[in-house]
Amino acid sequence: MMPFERLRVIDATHVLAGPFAAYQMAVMGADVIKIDRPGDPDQVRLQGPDRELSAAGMGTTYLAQGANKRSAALDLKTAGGQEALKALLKDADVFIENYRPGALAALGLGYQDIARINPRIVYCSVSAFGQTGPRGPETGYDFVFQAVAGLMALTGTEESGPLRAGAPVVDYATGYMTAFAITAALYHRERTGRGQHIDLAMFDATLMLMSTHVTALTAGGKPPHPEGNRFNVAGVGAYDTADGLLMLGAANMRQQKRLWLALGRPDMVKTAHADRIDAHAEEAAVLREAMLTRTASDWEAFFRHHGVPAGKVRPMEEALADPQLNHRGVLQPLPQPLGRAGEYRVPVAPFLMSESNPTVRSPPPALGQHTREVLAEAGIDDGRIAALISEGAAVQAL
Ligand SMILES: CC(C)(COP(=O)(O)OP(=O)(O)OC[C@H]1O[C@@H](n2cnc3c(N)ncnc32)[C@H](O)[C@@H]1OP(=O)(O)O)[C@@H](O)C(=O)NCCC(=O)NCCSC(=O)C(=O)O
Repeated sequence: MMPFERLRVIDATHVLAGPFAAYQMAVMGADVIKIDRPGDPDQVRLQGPDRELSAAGMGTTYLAQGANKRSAALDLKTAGGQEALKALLKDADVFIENYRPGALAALGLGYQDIARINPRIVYCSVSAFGQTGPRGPETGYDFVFQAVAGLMALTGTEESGPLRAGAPVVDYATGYMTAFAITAALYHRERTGRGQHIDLAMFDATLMLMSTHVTALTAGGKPPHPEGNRFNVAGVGAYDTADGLLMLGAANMRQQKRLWLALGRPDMVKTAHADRIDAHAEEAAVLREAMLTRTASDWEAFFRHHGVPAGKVRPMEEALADPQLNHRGVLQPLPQPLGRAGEYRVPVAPFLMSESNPTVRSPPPALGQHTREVLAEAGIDDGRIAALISEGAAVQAL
């Protein structure tokens, strides 16, 4: 049995963070129904390098987080769409939304409205800065939070100036935090019988990702600055080798001792961390010269043998070919969309579970693929479903 089996999640989220939270619940067995907006698809359905997929609403960005879900297309601006959503929420366990604070309440679909018809529901609102407060009304994306929370100011070098992380780390981390908050609320409901409202802010999520830098400032008085690939000790950092960059990770005192002994330089071993900081320039000069004498792969093998963490700086193609990924099955196959031959692979979850391993079971649905099916399951009779479709409140894909 999967952990979230028979748990019904109504996922009225769009873009990345909210849908990724619902995806994580779906790979753990939840029955997730994505509420799509007829005529104005979730922007990620249109995103990615493959134009044919994007034009069909199956863009590669959507393919990363759409598996195991069903899609019901409802126009929530209509009375019929609101009626249909309420019918779905009446018996649901979880509702997730990430629209501008107040947008759903204005349609009679806020927490108070829904708690009246289903007091056991866990209603989770993901927003930019929170539901209330001076910045509550604002909207935002990953890159905006990387900017305003100070994450960009940590990334890059003094020369490059602030840089955005190459992947939308705030979105995906927010997705995980959201799934955790929902899981905690479900556990609370198990014990009390009561649902609740979760108010999760992406600005706050970004600060969670920088916790060590926050305490470096608030407890240590050290304002962060862009660090690039350079750390405060030379045994940690990126070095050129004979054929590319190597990230060396002799972070603790035991590892720095192994590093210098392996390189035949017992004279460089330090006994106090502070001495390593003071000797940064001298140690870095020795390492720069030494690292040029072998290839990055040779160094990986060498340091593995000597118990020092190190890894070649690789492009994604090389990372995905790593046999370790196959061994663990973190990327699972799904059929190519639009009837294309073959399969693509999608990241599922970073953990294996001995009783209930996360899995993808069904491919990402087309917009409105399951509208009739899920409305019927919610107890709406065929005649009413037909009326909702004919008035445009609901759309069933062909
Ligand atoms: C993502 C957004 C910036 C998108 O902003 P906007 O395009 O301006 O949309 P808004 O949320 O402001 O408003 C959405 C409007 O759509 C309406 N709405 C929503 N769903 C429906 C359906 N199904 N039918 C009809 N209408 C609908 C809703 O009532 C609002 O109406 P009106 O009230 O009439 O306007 C924002 O939603 C936001 O800040 N969300 C919270 C933070 C977040 O999740 N950010 C994205 C993470 S992903 C990311 O960062 C990344 O990819 O990078």
